[in-house]
Amino acid sequence: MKRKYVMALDQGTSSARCILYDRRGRQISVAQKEFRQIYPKEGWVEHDPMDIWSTQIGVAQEAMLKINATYNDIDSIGITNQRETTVVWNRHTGEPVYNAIVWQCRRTADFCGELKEKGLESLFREKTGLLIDPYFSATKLKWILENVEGAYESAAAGDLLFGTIETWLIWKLTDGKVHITDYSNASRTMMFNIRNLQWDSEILDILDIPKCMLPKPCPSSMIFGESHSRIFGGPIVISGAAGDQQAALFGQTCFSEGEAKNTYGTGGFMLVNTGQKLVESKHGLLTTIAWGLGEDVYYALEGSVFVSGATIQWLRDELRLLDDAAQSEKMARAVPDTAGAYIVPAFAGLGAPYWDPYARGAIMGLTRGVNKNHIVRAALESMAYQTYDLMNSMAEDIGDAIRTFKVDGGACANDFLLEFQSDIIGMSLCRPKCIETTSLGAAYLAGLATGYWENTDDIISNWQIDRAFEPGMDEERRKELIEGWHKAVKRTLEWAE
Ligand SMILES: Nc1ncnc2c1ncn2[C@@H]1O[C@H](COP(=O)(O)OP(=O)(O)O)[C@@H](O)[C@H]1O
Ligand SMILES: O=P(O)(O)OC[C@H](O)CO
Repeated sequence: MKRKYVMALDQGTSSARCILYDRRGRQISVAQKEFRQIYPKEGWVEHDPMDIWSTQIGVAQEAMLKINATYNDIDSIGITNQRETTVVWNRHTGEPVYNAIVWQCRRTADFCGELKEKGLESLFREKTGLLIDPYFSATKLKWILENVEGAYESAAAGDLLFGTIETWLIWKLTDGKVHITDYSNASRTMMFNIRNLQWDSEILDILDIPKCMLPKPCPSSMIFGESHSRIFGGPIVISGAAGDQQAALFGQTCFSEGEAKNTYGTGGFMLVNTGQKLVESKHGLLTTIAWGLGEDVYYALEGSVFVSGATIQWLRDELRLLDDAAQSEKMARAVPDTAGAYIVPAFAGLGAPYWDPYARGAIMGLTRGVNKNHIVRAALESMAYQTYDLMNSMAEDIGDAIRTFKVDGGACANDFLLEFQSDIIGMSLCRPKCIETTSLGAAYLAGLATGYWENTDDIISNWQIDRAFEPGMDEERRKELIEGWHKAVKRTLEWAE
């Protein structure tokens, strides 16, 4: 008889979540806890890897306790995680040698500039599918090796291990027995060759990174090992892992070529499935691995926007224009437009398609009539304009229309945002009933490896639409608004250089 639930561990940038799913993809128990963000200097972002571990395991135990589930009720564990974030720890003691350097951290911008000046961009692009940017793990890892006393020597002697967050969690869950990464996470490190699915020796040489510290790359859905009995009272199989954006694509059941999703969370991430073919972008998008399933590897094109819903958080916490994020919808609807104001939320530079680590945020087009409702509306609209830029680049790169466009993430609860989004891209989009697609994707990957779900067809029927949004804006207005956005973006580029 099948066990009752699959456990998804969703280790996000600001919180750890655990959700227990049943076979129909329903959430049976949920627990969540935020953890500390560390900002040691301007533009630097860190997490304590022990906080990551303890909050993650805490919410897993809590989710089980809430429904009195035991390890015997859980079929398997799937892990999904904030990607690129880099942890280095001692393989003997399990102690991290430094805080996790978070994907948002810009500390290696100058070093990335040097790599670009050496003309290495096309080599990295060809092998890893990525651009050279501080966003990815490789230069973060190099920074740790160079700046933590004795780290390079210990790593070269085989005493230190590197991992992105799923690697760290699997290593901790298995009590140090399993050191692996899944292809989707590996493809975000800027060290992984997405063509031959190996760590790339030439890149490791360029960066002087000892190969012995890297985890073994594996498909995203397979039995990796089992959790130590001490943690849940008995062992549970760990059989799924994927970066959170790829997991969301999977959870949205975008299994076929041309199917796309956009996630409106802290950041914004649009991915389109390109099937088993690797598509190179001419517009600043990333070629990335969507997942490895059985013998097959699926690829995606991705547009990553560093700040999306976080703009609303900023208006709430720093400018105090609103008390909670949901209020933004009412405020935006209280005015007919932004009165010409634009917000470009380049707080952490700009990601795709601009890739400028030195861009900085701005509010532009202000006149005396602009009030807080206009500013809040401009913030929501900026989330849609950024997605428009990604969608546009994507359509040109794949030389074809995007067939379906599904949305998810915390901010997609905002109907105003999705109405405006549909107007600006001039196409319809769908919001599913379950917008927790990230954790659902991780659960699916785990349950497919154990036979909890037979195959992807078994899963597709779980996806249910909540609402479709249709475009209604006239073409002239659309063009005018988009032109204004691009004019505003231009003014923010290379600001901090
Ligand atoms: N109704 C809403 N309207 C606009 N933004 C929202 C709304 N609800 C949440 N957000 C924003 O979405 C983000 C949270 O989304 P979530 O998917 O939980 O984030 P993450 O997984 O990246 O931590 C926050 O930045 C918040 O400001
Ligand atoms: O934790 P999230 O949802 O903000 O996602 C972070 C991304 O994986 C970074 O690439």
